Amino acid sequence: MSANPRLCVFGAGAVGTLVAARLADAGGQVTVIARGARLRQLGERGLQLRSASGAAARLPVAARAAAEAGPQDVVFVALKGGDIPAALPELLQVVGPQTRLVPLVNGIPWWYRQPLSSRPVAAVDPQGALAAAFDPRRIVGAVLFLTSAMDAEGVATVQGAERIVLGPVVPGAENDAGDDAAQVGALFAGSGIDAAVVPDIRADLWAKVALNLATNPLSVVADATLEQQFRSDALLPVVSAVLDETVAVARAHGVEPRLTRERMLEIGARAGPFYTSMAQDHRRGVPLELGAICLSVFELAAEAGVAMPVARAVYDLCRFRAAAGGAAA
Ligand SMILES: NC(=O)C1=CN([C@@H]2O[C@H](COP(=O)(O)OP(=O)(O)OC[C@H]3O[C@@H](n4cnc5c(N)ncnc54)[C@H](OP(=O)(O)O)[C@@H]3O)[C@@H](O)[C@H]2O)C=CC1
Ligand SMILES: CC(C)(CO)C(=O)C(=O)O
Repeated sequence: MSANPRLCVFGAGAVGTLVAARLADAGGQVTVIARGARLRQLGERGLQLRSASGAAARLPVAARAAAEAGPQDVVFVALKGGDIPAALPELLQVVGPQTRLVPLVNGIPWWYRQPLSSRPVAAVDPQGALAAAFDPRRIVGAVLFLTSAMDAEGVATVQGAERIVLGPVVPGAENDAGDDAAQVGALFAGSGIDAAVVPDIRADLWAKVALNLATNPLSVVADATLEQQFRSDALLPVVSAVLDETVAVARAHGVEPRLTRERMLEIGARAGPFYTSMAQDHRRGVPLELGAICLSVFELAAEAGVAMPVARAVYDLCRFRAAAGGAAA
């Protein structure tokens, strides 16, 4: 990677705004890809990021449509999982043969089975187009441990610790330029986001998948914050059961999640009065990320013959709530 790589954050919602602002603040040359009203808003107001403790910082940013940006050195994909297949033609405008691709997406990612199997994860890549489009050796897997919310004015508010775990999708796939995951991790030095690089990203991934499956749909059903979910004696047994079911799926696929169940419960209890991204979407009345967060795990569970009765019941209640319509924020 060059000394001043072209960094691109594709998607300027809660996560994209946070990551782009942190990278730009640390001196990175960042282009943000947005569309429609959000693109206009970024042109007028720049990136606006507020930490729970402080005032909103405003950073000017190069905001473009994908067609205008051209191939980049690193592309961080900060879209909802369900929006990625439709965005593929635009993504291909910014991803060249040398681009490192870093999907910042919850749930089981499209690359999960690669390179051992070319079978796509149907819940997130129904036609297999994403698996076919991107060389897994150029993908840096990422797991996000942070909470961010965006308001209608385009201000993202981040709460608590900001941590990203990075690792190669194809372990040992180093190239001439060295280790992609380590190079991407180094971009975050001094940014305020703590980036860790691990050899086995799937272990971290399953820990986060379990946390999301246990809390995102339930946050919609119960209209509960993270701390309420982990502290309420009515909700905690549901959260714990879904964590256990997900850990069983991970183990059936040969992965021990990096966090123990106790640690996940500890992290959740400290999470504060934050509504999950799915609860935020429900309030905004926009589609929920059920494919990436729920259906992808059910797909892997069915394949391994693991039952997930509690997770499925919460998912059914959640889609009922979603069909009934979200409350206005
Ligand atoms: N928010 C959080 O705290 C956390 C979120 N995550 C995960 O991070 C991922 C991103 O979530 P989040 O940032 O919250 O989601 P948001 O909905 O806030 O942002 C997604 C953004 O993608 C944009 N977008 C969608 N399609 C395109 C396209 N084709 N071209 C340009 N922009 C596009 C949307 O713009 P438009 O309005 O135009 O549709 C929107 O601004 C998800 O997988 C989420 O689960 C992970 C950890 C924490
Ligand atoms: C639940 C949470 C905050 C976990 O970090 C998350 O990933 C989300 O809101 O989607």
